[in-house]
Amino acid sequence: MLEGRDLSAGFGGRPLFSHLTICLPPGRILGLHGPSGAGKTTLGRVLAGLHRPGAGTVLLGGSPLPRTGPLPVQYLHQNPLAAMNPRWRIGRILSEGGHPDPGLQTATGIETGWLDRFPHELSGGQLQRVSILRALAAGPRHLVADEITAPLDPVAQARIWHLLADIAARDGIGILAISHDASLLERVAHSTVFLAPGAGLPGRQAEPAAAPAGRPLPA
Ligand SMILES: Nc1ncnc2c1ncn2[C@@H]1O[C@H](COP(=O)(O)OP(=O)(O)OP(=O)(O)O)[C@@H](O)[C@H]1O
Repeated sequence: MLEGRDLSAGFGGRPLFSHLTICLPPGRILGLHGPSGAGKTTLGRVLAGLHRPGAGTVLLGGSPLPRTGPLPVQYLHQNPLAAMNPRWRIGRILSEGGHPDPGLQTATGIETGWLDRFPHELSGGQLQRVSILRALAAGPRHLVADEITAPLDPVAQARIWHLLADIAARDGIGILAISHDASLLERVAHSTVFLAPGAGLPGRQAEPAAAPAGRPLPA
């Protein structure tokens, strides 16, 4: 279980949210929804250990996130190109955080022919698969998927979310799916929380409210 307890975070001494508690169970997809600027990305980065909260703690299995070694909570960027060295071929990018299991490479649909290409020579959906496999090679317990299918067409979107649903169910990896698209989260997430602007700040909503459980992915 990944838990953010009593979290406050923001920039330049100005919190975006405060006193926020969120739990991400293993093997489940939790949606995080909210308007632009509410702090969804910031919360996702806090949970991944990439942004230090102003207050509160992030616990994985009851212990603080490790300060060294591969990150057990891997953050997937909306734009995978921004998180890849453009001068490296895909094969080198994939082995950055560990050596991907060949079974996982098959499961993520990554073709051997892609390994010699540079990032700009793959489509957005293909790049996102590479990004997912690279994250899985680090052996994470959780993934934070931040708007990862926003730029993709519906078919590519569905493929990625079927893949992530399989990974969650098979490997027990808990996934935080961040999206401004409530209908997408209804389809892909087991449940969704809403992050209101200024959540927990004086005079604002105390913490995100749980929304009804999401519907299953279409076959
Ligand atoms: N490094 C930074 N320095 C200063 N302000 C920042 C920084 N990163 C984000 N912000 C600001 O924090 C606020 C919340 O940003 P964040 O990306 O977390 O929101 P979001 O809910 O994910 O928004 P969106 O849905 O548009 O991606 C925004 O006003 C943004 O400009």
